[in-house]
Amino acid sequence: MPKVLVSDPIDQVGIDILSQVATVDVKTTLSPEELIQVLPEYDAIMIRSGTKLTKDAIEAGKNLKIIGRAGVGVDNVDVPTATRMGIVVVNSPEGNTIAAAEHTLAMMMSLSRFIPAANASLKGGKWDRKSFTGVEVYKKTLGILGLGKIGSHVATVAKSLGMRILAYDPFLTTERAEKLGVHLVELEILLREADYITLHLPKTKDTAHLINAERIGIMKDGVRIINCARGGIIDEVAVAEAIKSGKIAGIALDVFENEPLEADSGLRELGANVILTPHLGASTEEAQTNVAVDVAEQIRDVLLGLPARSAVNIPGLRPDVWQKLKPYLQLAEMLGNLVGQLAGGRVDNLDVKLQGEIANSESQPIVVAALKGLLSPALRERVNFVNASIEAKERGIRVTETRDPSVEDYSGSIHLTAHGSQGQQSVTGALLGKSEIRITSINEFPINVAPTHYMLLTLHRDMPGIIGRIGTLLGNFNVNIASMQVGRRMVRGEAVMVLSIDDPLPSGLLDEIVHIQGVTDAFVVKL
Ligand SMILES: NC(=O)c1ccc[n+]([C@@H]2O[C@H](COP(=O)([O-])OP(=O)(O)OC[C@H]3O[C@@H](n4cnc5c(N)ncnc54)[C@H](O)[C@@H]3O)[C@@H](O)[C@H]2O)c1
Ligand SMILES: O=C(O)[C@H](O)COP(=O)(O)O
Repeated sequence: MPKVLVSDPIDQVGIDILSQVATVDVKTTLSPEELIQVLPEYDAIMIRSGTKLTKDAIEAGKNLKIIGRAGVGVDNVDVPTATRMGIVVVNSPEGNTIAAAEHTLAMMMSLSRFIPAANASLKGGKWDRKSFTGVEVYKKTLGILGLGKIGSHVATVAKSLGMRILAYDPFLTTERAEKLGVHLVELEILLREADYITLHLPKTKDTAHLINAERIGIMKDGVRIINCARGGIIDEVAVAEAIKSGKIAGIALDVFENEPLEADSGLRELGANVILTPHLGASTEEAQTNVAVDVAEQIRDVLLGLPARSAVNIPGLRPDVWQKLKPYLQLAEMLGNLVGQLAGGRVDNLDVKLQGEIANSESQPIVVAALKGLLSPALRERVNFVNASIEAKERGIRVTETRDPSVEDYSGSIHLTAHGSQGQQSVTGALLGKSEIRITSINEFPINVAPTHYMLLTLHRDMPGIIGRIGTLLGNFNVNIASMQVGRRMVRGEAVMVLSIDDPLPSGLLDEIVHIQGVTDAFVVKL
């Protein structure tokens, strides 16, 4: 049974799903050093935001096949390292959207009416009504930075509270914003006009300290800010200063630059207009069930050899695409493997041509499959759908893609040409029926061969006796021929012969075949 480590608190329903296919260890108090120590034992790890999967940790996880993030943000995972190592990273893009949006709205209301401070005051024995006069959100302007899933839900609810909504999101179309009844504006306009500003974007190098002293300077006096997205998008020192000066009337933070927030953080000292929650945005029963099921199912599927539905590092390989393209992916992988073995040495360029019905399909997964096949003789099981493109790029292999829907020999076919240190080789393959794979040309010589484990290919002169001599030689070495096909463009011209053989070729025999008169080249291929 594979082994899965669950290193953050995850809903039991997720553990139950994982237990269907794996031995599950729940260890939620591991130090970073302990994590590195135990990771080599595991095939998968399931985390929330508490576990930091650094480069060192992921590199220690030599057997990891999948990292499951039961939530949205994968900024606690070194995704490039996982990708390089061929580890799938999955998340739950929508499981906690509503929870995070509702926490944001609760923060906005709490900021407006001082609910946490009023509650603490009352429980502390006082009856103080004077200190907690709030403001209304009705008819105020809410500025949303990042109008994605959470930002959009916040916008919808805030509109029903009678708020005017501005949004800044450079990756969003005006049509989408209009549909939500939101004005899409430039950042500066939003900062200038908003009474409330809420953040719903990922933390990237472009968004780090997006809210800094300079931008706070542009904001309205008395602005209120909410961050339920990621720590570090706000410069905590700058906002603390602005709270003290009265420029900002209130701030509500669920996420922090360093988590857990340091015990001596200056933020903890600030007054009633500063609300802090310990990264609770996704902490609802519903959201935790959603993300646990979503991610545990994906871990289970990947451990069973099936695709993940929301992998963040396998673009284009959604399950629906995978199902549709599966036979073509197998074909592309086999052809990549074949052309790589024929090319022999280094490959600099791989031309991928999609023909017939496949010409109108999503090409990226097919290219990735071809690269996986091309690299598999060298990298074996180290190369997979996750890292094939990166491995190819690192080796300087350039890919060119072309499409030709007019080729109709078969319903759909894939033509690969490898250009490399030892010249150029090309192969074509197609599907017979819905899923039977055929090699339909080698170096433009037409054939129709079902690929087998061991194959011997010769390029030779089409002349009497040559096939017999090769057959006799194989017989002398006790190599059994399962099938044989010759492809030629003209009688007695150049030809290709493909022999499926039951046994590996004994060493030295290939040399003897190449020396048969009329044979120009010969290759042994293992698929
Ligand atoms: N506090 C929590 O517990 C909690 C829970 C869930 C999600 N989150 C965080 O909330 C954030 C939003 O999540 P989501 O599910 O809505 O993501 P999403 O991908 O649906 O939306 C993010 C939006 O940000 C926009 N964006 C990206 N870069 C931007 C930039 N430089 N300027 C402006 N907009 C930019 C994108 O175009 C996108 O529309 C993420 O950081 C996520 O990790 C936090
Ligand atoms: O990105 C997310 O999904 C949230 O930050 C939730 O984090 P959590 O799973 O640690 O609650």
